[in-house]
Formats: sequence, structure tokens, C-alpha cells
Amino acid sequence: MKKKIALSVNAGSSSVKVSVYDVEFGQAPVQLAEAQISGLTSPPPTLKYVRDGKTVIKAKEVDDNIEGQRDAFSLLLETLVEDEDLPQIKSKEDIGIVCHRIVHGGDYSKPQLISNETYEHLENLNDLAPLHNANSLGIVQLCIRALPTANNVACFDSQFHSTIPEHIRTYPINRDIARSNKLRKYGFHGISYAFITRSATEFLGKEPDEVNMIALHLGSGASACAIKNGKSWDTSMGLTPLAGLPGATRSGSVDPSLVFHYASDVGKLSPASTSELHISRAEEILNKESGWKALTGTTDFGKITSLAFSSSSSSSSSDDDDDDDDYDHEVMKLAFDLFVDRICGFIGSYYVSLRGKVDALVFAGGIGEKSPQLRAAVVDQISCLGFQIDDEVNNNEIRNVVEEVGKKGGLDEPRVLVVQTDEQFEMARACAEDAEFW
Ligand SMILES: Nc1ncnc2c1ncn2[C@@H]1O[C@H](COP(=O)(O)OP(=O)(O)O)[C@@H](O)[C@H]1O
Ligand SMILES: CC(=O)OP(=O)(O)O
Ligand SMILES: [Mg+2]
Repeated sequence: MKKKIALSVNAGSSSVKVSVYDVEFGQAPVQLAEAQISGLTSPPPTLKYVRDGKTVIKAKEVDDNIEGQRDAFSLLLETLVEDEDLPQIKSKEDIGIVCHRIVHGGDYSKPQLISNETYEHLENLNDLAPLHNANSLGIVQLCIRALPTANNVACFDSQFHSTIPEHIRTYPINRDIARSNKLRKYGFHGISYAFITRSATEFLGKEPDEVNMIALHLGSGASACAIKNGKSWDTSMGLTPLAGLPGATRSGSVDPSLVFHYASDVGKLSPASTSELHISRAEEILNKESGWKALTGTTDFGKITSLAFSSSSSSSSSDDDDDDDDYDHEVMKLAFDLFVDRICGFIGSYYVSLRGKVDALVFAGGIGEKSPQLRAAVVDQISCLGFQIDDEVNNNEIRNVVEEVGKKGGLDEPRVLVVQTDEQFEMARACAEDAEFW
């Protein structure tokens, strides 16, 4: 009977989450601890640490030396190794497997043990996920050096979407160039969609190949996914994680010509390019200088929501303060309404693409799980399709992995669920099942 301690590392665009599992080959991983640093795009970043299901550190501000995902990971690893009440990791040698979330996996259709060859292959994909892949590979490098006894495994966000049919994943461009440059829809957040699909299918009491859903992963990066017979049928992100819905610093889909009218130097390499990541000004503008940050000045959608719903005629002491409050309220409401509009656009399109056979709409990700206002606004706009929110349940704190927030209507009426997605668990689960990583 083989047992190992596994770390699952999820480097998102605004956070790094690391979970520790006791893993037995072929069995479901058992979580021992979870540490995360969030708010990397809205400093100061904060550290949260949970051991044995109990919160040890709730939201400790960490100092400004945390420059990015790699620094955040170092601090998380230190937190775990130095915790005397986590006896399973007394030293770094106790860690047997590290599962890394790699957002762009190109054509890989299963997780890969990271050898020199895989690493080089993945490096070539860095430019196609400019907020993710190079950061994750930085963490992989650190693990190779700091944890020499561990197997490093790459798990891909794009893998779940390998089932998208050709007519949906193809862009209407020259076919030879598309083939040679591998230009097609890949799709991301797939580790999360795999978790969502299994959890929601079990909750609905259906067989895996008989469930149709529209799932929304709404976090710093946001996407929608149409799931047909348990498999990805379409998703809103594309060749890169820029397409589709807007995000914390991303524009989402805009007219492709827009960027050429935005500034004159957009074809040039950005000064922020490094030897690991080549990024043009155009990509930098649309990936890092747009989205909620550009529109409202904050990447925190919780703040956007509360200001959007605050009264615009507050009784501030001066006229200037009143003007500021009005501006905040107006621009936050604009951002909120814009997001609802774009999300509903995808739901409508996927509802038709799935021929109206939809068992459930699922909300997940930081915003999907924590914003009852957003869920209510979306469901209200799509009520013509039969979706209905239960206001009382929707406003309660979400405690279980899957919770129903829709009104329980007739048998044929689509359900509305919230899934507390867990990408770290999904990666550890996949690694526990594959003998190659043991
Ligand atoms: N109470 C809240 N209401 C709305 N949005 C929230 C709330 N709390 C956190 N968020 C949003 O969730 C986002 C983080 O989502 P998450 O999925 O954890 O991010 P990442 O993409 O880094 O993995 C934050 O950017 C924040 O905007
Ligand atoms: C793919 C993606 O955008 O991921 P995240 O939301 O974690 O940044
Ligand atoms: Mg994420």
C-alpha cells in the first residue's frame, strides 16, 4: 500500500493556493492543511492558513516583499514546513509529490511528470498564458531545487476542454497557418470545471455521461463553460485566457481592432518582457491594464459589488465627498451591470447550443461563490429560460461543497447551484490515480 504526502499548487492570476494531502495510491486524497496568499493584484496580499479544517491564520497582511506568485509560494512552503503542528511535513524531504496547476497545456491530454523535455515544451507555451504559465514554471523550478525528493507533476487547465468539437474550437482563419501555429480554442479553468462537473453530477444524482450544465468560474479570471453529457462542449476562453468574460485586469473579448486604436506602439515588445515571457504592448494593455482595475480602480469585485449597491445619495459632509461617492457608485454599477450582461450573453448562447437541455446553471470561483448579488442579477436576467433564484437561500452563507440556490420548481426546470470549487483537490485526485507519478 503506497502512501505519500502531496502538495497541490494553484497559481492563479491574483493568488497562490497550496493544499497538503495524505494520499494513498488510487484513493481520494485526504486534506491536512491549506495555505493561500490572495490579493496579489490589490496589495497588500493576505495570508490564510487552515490546518485540520481549523483556521490558524485568518487574513494576515504579508509585507510588500511578496512581488508575485513565486515569492508567495516560498512563503507558503515556509509556513507549512515550520508549522510544528503539521507533523506530516517535518522537513521538505517528507513531500513526495507536487501537483502544479499549469494553465496552458497545449495539446497535452493528461497530466505529465515534469522532465527536462516536458519543462522545455511548457516553456514554449509561456507567451500563450502571460499571467500564468511563466509564474507556474517559476514555482516548478523552485520545487525542483528545494524539494529534490519529490515528483513534480503538471496538471493542465486546458485538458478538460480537449473534447470541444472541431467546428467550435476552430477559428475562421487560414487553415494552414492555424495548423502550423496551433491557433485554436484551448479553453482554461478546466481543472475547476472537472471538479464542478463531478460534484454537481453527484449532487443531481445523475450518471456522469447524462448531465448537461452551464458552469461559470468567476474569479480574477472569469469564464463560462457549456458541459454536454459530462464533457466540455464549449468555453468562453480561447487560444489564451484573454478571450470571453472580463476579469480583474483583463478586458475579455473586445473588437480585435480596438487595440490598434488604443495606442500607437501596440505591436512593439513591452519593456516588461523577460527572457521567459515575451509580451507585446497590445497583450500587456488587454491582459494587465484593463478589466475591473482599468474601469473602476480596484480589482476587488467584493468592493465593486458593495459600492454598486450602496445608496448614491449618501449624507457626506462636503459636496466633494458627495461627488466622489456618486462617481464610485456610478462606475461600480457600470462594472457590475457590464459583467452581468456579458455573463448572460454566454448563458443564452450556450443554452441554445445545448438545445435547451440544461440540468443546471452552476456558479463557482471567488465571485461566483461569494457574491449573492451577482448570482441574483444573472438569474433574474435569464428567468425567461426557466431559471429562478431562491432569495433567502441565495443570501445565506455557502457552507457545503454544492448548494442549491435556485427555487425547486418542476422536474423539467433547470436548477441553480453554487459549487465551492477545489482545483487543488482535483489535481491531487488525478495524481493519486496515475501509477506513473508514484
Ligand atoms: N465577497 C465577495 N464578493 C464578490 N467578489 C469577491 C468577494 N470576495 C472575493 N471576491 C472576488 O474573488 C476574486 C478571487 O477569486 P479567486 O477565484 O480566488 O481568484 P483567482 O483567480 O486568483 O484564483 C477576487 O478578485 C475578488 O474580486
Ligand atoms: C485561467 C485563469 O484565468 O485563471 P485564474 O482565474 O486563476 O487567474
Ligand atoms: Mg483561480
